[in-house]
Amino acid sequence: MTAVTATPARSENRAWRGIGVQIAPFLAILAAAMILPFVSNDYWALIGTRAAIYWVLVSGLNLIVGFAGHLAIGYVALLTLGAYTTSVLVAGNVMPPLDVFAALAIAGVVGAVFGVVVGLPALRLRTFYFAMSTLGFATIVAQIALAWQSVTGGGIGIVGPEFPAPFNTAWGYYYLCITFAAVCTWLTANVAHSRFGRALIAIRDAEVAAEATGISKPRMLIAIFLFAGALAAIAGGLFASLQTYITPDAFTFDLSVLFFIAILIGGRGSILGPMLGTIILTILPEVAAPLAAWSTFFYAVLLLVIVLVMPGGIAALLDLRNRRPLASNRAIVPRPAALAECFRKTAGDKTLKLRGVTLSFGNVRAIDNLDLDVKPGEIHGLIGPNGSGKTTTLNVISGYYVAKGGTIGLGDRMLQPGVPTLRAHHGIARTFQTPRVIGEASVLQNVMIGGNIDGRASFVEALFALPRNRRDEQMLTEKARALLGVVGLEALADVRADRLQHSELRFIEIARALMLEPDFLLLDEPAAGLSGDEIERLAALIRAISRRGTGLLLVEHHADLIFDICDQVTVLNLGRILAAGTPAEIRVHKEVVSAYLGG
Ligand SMILES: Nc1ncnc2c1ncn2[C@@H]1O[C@H](COP(=O)(O)OP(=O)(O)OP(=O)(O)O)[C@@H](O)[C@H]1O
Repeated sequence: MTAVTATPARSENRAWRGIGVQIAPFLAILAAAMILPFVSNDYWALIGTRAAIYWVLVSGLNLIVGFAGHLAIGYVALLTLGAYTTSVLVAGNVMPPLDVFAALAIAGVVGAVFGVVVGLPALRLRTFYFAMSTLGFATIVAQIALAWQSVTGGGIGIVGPEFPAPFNTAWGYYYLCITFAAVCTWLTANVAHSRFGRALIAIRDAEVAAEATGISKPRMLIAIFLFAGALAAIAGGLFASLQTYITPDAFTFDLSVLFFIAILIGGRGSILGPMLGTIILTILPEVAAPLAAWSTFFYAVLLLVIVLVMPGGIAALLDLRNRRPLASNRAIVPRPAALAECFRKTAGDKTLKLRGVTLSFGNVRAIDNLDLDVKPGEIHGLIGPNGSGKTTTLNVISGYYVAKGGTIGLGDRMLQPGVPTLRAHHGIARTFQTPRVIGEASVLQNVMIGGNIDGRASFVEALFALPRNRRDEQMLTEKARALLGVVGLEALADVRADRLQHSELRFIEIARALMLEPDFLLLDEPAAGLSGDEIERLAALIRAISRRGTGLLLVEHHADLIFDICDQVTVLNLGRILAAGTPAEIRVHKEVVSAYLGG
């Protein structure tokens, strides 16, 4: 790598420093938890145990709510399910009594299955309706626990499972639950810092861009529903033991709200924040006794305060790094020469072919019988007046819209219409007319998302931070940093993307698309909002990308840029081709001049 890329030793040092800063608060909380027994009484063992158990559930739920952005509000259902499954199996109400740890493991499996059942509606339902469906499930579980008397004891309840020595004392059990909580923290942090965690926040904040990079929402969500369901049910088993006796009344709606609000006050996309949120919400009603009776009111007020005063939650308060002011006179200075060193794959030799592509929206013919070829290494300009069908053409190529007629192919191979997540696998990347970046993620993370499909580790390997996952992370980090150097943004790598200027977001999108080492790159008005100097630098960058063999389809209103760098230009008007040819031909084309370029 050239100067734009950090040397391996430097980037390793930086990585270790970053890990140290991230781990320190968790170690401090763990140390405080370990010494609690030496400085307090059994009453605090109970509160500490409860906080640890709640966190076991919230840590998994956090991936659904805080990372993927799905409002799973009725998660008390899975706590109930886990509590009853463990208690019933240990009591031997349906089969010979089981060892409590075996029962807990079975509860985890049952929770994982039902986690997916509860979560499946999220694949189709929008946020509000999904929240309602999880609440519905909570009601169903509570009703079954009440009605199935022979197994659950109905309204009378059932004895919670008892753990063997040394976990049968208040502090023994406390340490057991702290261990569960610590392991859950480690597992969820591993997911959060892997390509899976980044994919989740990409789905949450920039779903269309996530699909364009090949991220499959159903697969991601099913993985976290399984995981979060298992953790919630295990938390249920631990909770039942802490309660010593459970009835359906023990699983109130307030508990669901507590879990949910702990994540909201903690902050989206954070682990430390929701953990502190869980601890605060567990402890506060205990230390301020009157609050216990007012818990619903208290939660509602807290929710209002968060929404109005600190929408980023505790995590945003603790994010000191992003409080530092950024230099206001920043210049984007790409280094296209370094591009060749970032690319490992050789460019494909197939032509992207559109034949007779037609698409209407109601009575509007957005594109009409469009033929277009983009050859490898070619810069193909697509221009035309507003509403002439340029963006629609990009959307059809990238699979967001299904053409009513015609075909799109790579060489002789037809591309399946309407499946945007497959385009990245075919080597087609894109940027958007309005940049689609994840504001709450760092610039580096935004770029890394572009290489998601190159990761080799499975979800389980990411969960346990196994070597293949570590290799993925190293590869993606190094490549993203190198590409940030290419587009001239390496100094902003660790800054939150929502702090950047519009022009910088355009270059982030290009770096993200380049992570794929695409055969074809679709650029939707990349020069919009850029200064004259920036447009010149963009032109040099686009030329460098094409020299590597990537074919570019460039939608742009800056005629000078188009005529300066394109090999071929197609002009659309009302969805039809008005003219096609070299820039020199198009510049003097009479109809183009009168319909678009003007006198
Ligand atoms: N999702 C949609 N639903 C309904 N109509 C649409 C949709 N997308 C595009 N259109 C219509 O299709 C036509 C082509 O739109 P398109 O966005 O492709 O134009 P464009 O050439 O990219 O314009 P601009 O230069 O303003 O971005 C317009 O009449 C537009 O209103």
